[in-house]
Amino acid sequence: MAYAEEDRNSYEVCKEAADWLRARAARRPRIAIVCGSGLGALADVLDSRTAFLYEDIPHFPRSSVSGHVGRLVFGELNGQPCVCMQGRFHSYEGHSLSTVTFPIRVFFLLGVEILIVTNAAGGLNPHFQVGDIMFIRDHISLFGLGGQNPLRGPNDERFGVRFPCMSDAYEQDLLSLAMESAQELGFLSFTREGVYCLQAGPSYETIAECRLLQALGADAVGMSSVPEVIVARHCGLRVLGISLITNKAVMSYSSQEKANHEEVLRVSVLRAEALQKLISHLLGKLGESTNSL
Ligand SMILES: O=P(O)(O)O[C@H]1O[C@H](CO)[C@@H](O)[C@H]1O
Ligand code: HPA
Repeated sequence: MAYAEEDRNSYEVCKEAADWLRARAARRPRIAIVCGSGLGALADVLDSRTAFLYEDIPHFPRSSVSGHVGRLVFGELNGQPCVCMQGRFHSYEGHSLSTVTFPIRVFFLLGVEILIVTNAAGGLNPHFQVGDIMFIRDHISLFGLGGQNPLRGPNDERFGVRFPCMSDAYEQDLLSLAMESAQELGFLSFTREGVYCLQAGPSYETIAECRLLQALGADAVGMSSVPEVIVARHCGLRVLGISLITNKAVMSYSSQEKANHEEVLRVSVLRAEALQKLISHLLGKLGESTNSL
């Protein structure tokens, strides 16, 4: 099927990809997990795995960033049927926002109910440490405020309404369950909650920009996740967002610190196991609470 790039996430194109996957995946996933930079190993611990390279799935984009493998992995985590994106798409790679968010609509058409987005992010909150896990309470989209929203263009009611609400983007019940999981695992000393700010990248922030974002109320900054969350909420998915603080944003001209992707990947990999345990524990809880949530 030929289509203009901005039409990649049309209902028909998404359905072709979803139908292709449904014909090949053993079970319908209830939960989709987007693995952030360096966090893709989560997909390798799923039970009863079936993996598909993005390049083999109809209409799927390719990922080009180091730390993002480029596979969709179906399987079970703690008894819950899941699908993991081992590698996400970013607008700085040159993708349109409809391409960046295409997999989310495919997940919706596959019957996914819950989206867990993970990412690596720079810490703006002075109380945050490298290695902290931050549950996303809310976001600031510098894209959205500047006129770039993944829902821009004609609205297809089969996905959702023209003007979706975002004040409840990150579900309180999921956040509470995630916090409970962190407590039960003894992770509270490095678990936080906060506001994630999206900037376009690929350059990291200047010192003045970090100061500005902090003054705006952001606790962490990154280059992803928000478009995925907006599209997920548009089609009614419940969302949990998790940032791993891989570096502290540089706030002072006397600092010798320099943000770099190697450091981001190094810290992600160090915390990947804790994050896997946390998500697995949470999924167990979601299984127990299927009827109440
Ligand atoms: O958000 P994820 O994909 O985890 O990756 C983060 O890490 C990369 C920069 O080091 C950027 O892509 C930023 O968004
Ligand atoms: N800024 C933006 N994106 C990031 C950072 C950062 O400091 N760290 C990881 N992803």
